[in-house]
Amino acid sequence: MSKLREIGVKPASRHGQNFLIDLNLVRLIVSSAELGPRDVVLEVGTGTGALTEMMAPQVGAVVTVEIDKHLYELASEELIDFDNVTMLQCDALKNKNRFNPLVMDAVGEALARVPNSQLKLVANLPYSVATPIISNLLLCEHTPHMMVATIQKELADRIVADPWSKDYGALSVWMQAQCATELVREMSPKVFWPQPKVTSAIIKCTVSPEHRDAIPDLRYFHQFTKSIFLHRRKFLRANLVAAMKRELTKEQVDEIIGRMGFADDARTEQIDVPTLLAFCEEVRKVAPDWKL
Ligand SMILES: C[S@@+](CC[C@H](N)C(=O)[O-])C[C@H]1O[C@@H](n2cnc3c(N)ncnc32)[C@H](O)[C@@H]1O
Repeated sequence: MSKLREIGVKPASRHGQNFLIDLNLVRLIVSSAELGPRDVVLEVGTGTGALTEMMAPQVGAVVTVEIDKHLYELASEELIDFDNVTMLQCDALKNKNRFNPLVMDAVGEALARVPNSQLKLVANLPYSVATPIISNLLLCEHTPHMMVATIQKELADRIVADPWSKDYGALSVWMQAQCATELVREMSPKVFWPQPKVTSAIIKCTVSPEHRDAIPDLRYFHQFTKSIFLHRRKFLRANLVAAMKRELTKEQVDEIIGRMGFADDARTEQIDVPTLLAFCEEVRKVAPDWKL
């Protein structure tokens, strides 16, 4: 980080520029990702290239994206000797629901180049975009095999949360329906420069192709989870009525709730992931064309 100070780069908090300065934790991110020559790594937030530099010798290819022009230029010098690293200077997201197509194109090219390739997201993510990066990657044309990322602890808690807990919600269900989720390590603000205001964590999500294949319509399930958890304090029935107000009559909602065997006072936060998947399918059978 002394190099940053030397050249007068002042970390921009709007871009979540909190650099991981504890090398043991950078190593822990890398070892948790179980990297090998088949891997194509997508890194969002190159920063100074410290994590990129550690990963590049172990993998088939790295696609690393940095929004900040100065950091991109600095990292370009650091990474010049790695011919398997593709650097992009752009916003990784087109909007909060979509990756930047330039990023997906570069990932597609890298996947095509590396024999028997598989995609992994490995990153110290900018916190303002951590949720859309992690959740949207599961909707992209290139499905990740694994995601290992540093994110805010509060978000990690939501990803691994169990039913009945205060953190259980749409994100928990969306992630756990497709991945084995694990909170690898909690991280104090002290391991970053400059220190963020919140505690962080390394999260590891290993995608299960069997679980994904068991979800017939991923986009439908994604919007279903978001709408059904919109009002946490409301009963499940009221949430479904509100989400489907243009699609289902109250009688149809009651029929589905009855078929699922839910009690009248059931709340969404009590329902486990397999039951929510089955519930979504019951709804989809009756309202296959529902769009938010
Ligand atoms: C938490 S820092 C991580 C930097 C480095 N990988 C490390 O471990 O020290 C996040 C980086 O993401 C960059 N960034 C922020 N928003 C971005 C976006 N939407 N797309 C691409 N990069 C972004 C920031 O400029 C910053 O360099």
